[in-house]
Amino acid sequence: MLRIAVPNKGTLSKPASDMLREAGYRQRGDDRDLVCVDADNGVEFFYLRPRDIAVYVGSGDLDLGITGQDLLVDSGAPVSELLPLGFAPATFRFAAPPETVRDVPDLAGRRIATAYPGVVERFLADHEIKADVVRLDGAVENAVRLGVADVIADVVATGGTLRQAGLVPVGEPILVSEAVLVGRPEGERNGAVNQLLRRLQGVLVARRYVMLAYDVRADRLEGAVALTPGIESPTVSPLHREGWVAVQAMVMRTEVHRIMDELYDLGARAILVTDIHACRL
Ligand SMILES: Nc1ncnc2c1ncn2[C@@H]1O[C@H](COP(=O)(O)OP(=O)(O)OP(=O)(O)O)[C@@H](O)[C@H]1O
Ligand SMILES: O=P(O)(O)OC[C@H]1O[C@H](OP(=O)(O)OP(=O)(O)O)[C@H](O)[C@@H]1O
Ligand SMILES: [Mg+2]
Repeated sequence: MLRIAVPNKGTLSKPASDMLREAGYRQRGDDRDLVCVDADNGVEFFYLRPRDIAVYVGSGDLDLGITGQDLLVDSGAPVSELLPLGFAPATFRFAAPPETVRDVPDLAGRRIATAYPGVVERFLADHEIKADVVRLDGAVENAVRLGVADVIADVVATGGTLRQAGLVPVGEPILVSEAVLVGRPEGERNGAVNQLLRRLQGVLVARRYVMLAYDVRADRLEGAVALTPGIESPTVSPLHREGWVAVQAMVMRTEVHRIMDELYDLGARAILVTDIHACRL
């Protein structure tokens, strides 16, 4: 059986389980369950702290896992990213009170509070900066106010927590992160692993694309197809009405309204959009 680690709590937990459910896997019914067996698909899910997931996968005790790229870097575990999953986007950055630490070289000699010492120490080593890393568990934005540190390094999503703590970012983001599927670098890509990858890729495509259908005069077809080239090629079928065709193509969800307006201007009619629930490309 394939053994997969899924975040048990926190930001990654619900979107990870939702995505697996959308991909057709059974997920736990109770937030306190720590294991869920999906016998039909030959998969066993283990619910673990996202921070620990790369460690279990790196040691070979579990085959695959879902975690954050920043947590992965922090762990230093020997695992590979197999697929970015498109949720839990965040940056990881330094922040300090305004006008105190202006840029990265100013970090030298400072006390930096963080729950991600691995990420911070690697950054400091790469930039040949000597500073003291103060390892905290969370709520690190408070560390400056309380006098424990001069600077923090933490996850920034909306930036709301930084603003409320009266801190401003220092320098560019240290890294950009999202949820990822991880596995061992030398891990076997057997049937079950490839099936999971195809299913998750199917969910990503189903979320990013919609199906667009419309009717257009045959003499306008080339212009319409240029707007909706699809992924492979659009489907074109004859209509009963002489001189008209029906077209079907996948388009990016974020582009669909612009494309519909342009198709309408081109003379297309009966332009319909439908969601894709699942797919294998
Ligand atoms: N607003 C956010 N807050 C925290 N983590 C976030 C946020 N947005 C995305 N993430 C990502 O989620 C992962 C952190 O998840 P984790 O469960 O460890 O922390 P958490 O959601 O803050 O939970 P906890 O309550 O344990 O602090 C990281 O990969 C991080 O980049
Ligand atoms: O940019 P924002 O949208 O404000 O989100 C980022 C904040 O959210 C997380 O904190 P969390 O609520 O998980 O508390 P914690 O520090 O105790 O982990 C993270 O550690 C930041 O503090
Ligand atoms: Mg947190």
